[in-house]
Amino acid sequence: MTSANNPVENNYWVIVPAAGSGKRMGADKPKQYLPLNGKSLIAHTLENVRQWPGVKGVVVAIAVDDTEFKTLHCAQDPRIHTVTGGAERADSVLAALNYLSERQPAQTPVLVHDAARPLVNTDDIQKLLAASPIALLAQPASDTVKQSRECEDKSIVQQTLPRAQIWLAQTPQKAPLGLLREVLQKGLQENPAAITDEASALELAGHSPELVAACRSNFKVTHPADLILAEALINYRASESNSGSKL
Ligand SMILES: Nc1ccn([C@@H]2O[C@H](COP(=O)(O)OP(=O)(O)OP(=O)(O)O)[C@@H](O)[C@H]2O)c(=O)n1
Ligand SMILES: C[C@](O)(CO)[C@H](O)COP(=O)(O)O
Repeated sequence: MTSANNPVENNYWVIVPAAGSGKRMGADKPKQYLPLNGKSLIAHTLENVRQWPGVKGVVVAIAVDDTEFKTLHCAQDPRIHTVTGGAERADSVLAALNYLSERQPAQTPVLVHDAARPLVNTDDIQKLLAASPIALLAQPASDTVKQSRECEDKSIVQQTLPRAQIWLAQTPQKAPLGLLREVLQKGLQENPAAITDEASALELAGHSPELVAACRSNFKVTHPADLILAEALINYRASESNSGSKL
């Protein structure tokens, strides 16, 4: 378990990529600004992040044409900094890492957390902080997993994969600042399509991130139905009788 003396728990920064356009959501504005129970999605996420134990500061990567972020209440928190993000998630994360590396030592632990994951719970953050220096939250697969191949105009099953070793990557993903910046830069030069999260860049460089099992409620708000699920969970947690819930 973590303790007040845990060096990671008391000395880490968070990077929040929030420069996406939310194509799969299909809304008339980027999904991070869609309302969820009276507040925007990103406001829920940042309010959650701000109460993680011992967080030193937060760098949010926002889109070049974003005019909304500065109007948020949480944007007034002096621990919250912004940078301009890039074309892909990895470019946005790298912009934040570049900003941070001019201000913090290379060994500073960094947790990268999607703006689109408002519901990560604090117990899972504690588990991640207590894990190996290179680690991520993830969810063990709970459905039967099929590998497909294309056949004429259809997808057909190639094989059923053994589910015991399948995990779905979530965020936060944790690594030391200097290392993460180096592997992300290198990965983006060598194989940008393969870099869909921080762990993939670390893996390409030969590291083996620890998988920390996390709650299903830490899903990424991606499609319209996810907004309804997120609202339901926010309401559930807000009700007094469920306030200690791990859901
Ligand atoms: N160029 C980008 C693309 C994505 N993100 C952020 O990365 C997180 C995870 O990405 P995803 O859920 O895929 O968001 P979008 O890219 O906005 O969604 P879509 O792929 O449907 O367009 C989100 O918080 C998103 O804002 C980012 O900072 N910069
Ligand atoms: C980082 C991530 O959230 C892990 O699941 C994910 O890879 C980013 O989202 P995308 O949908 O792949 O853009």
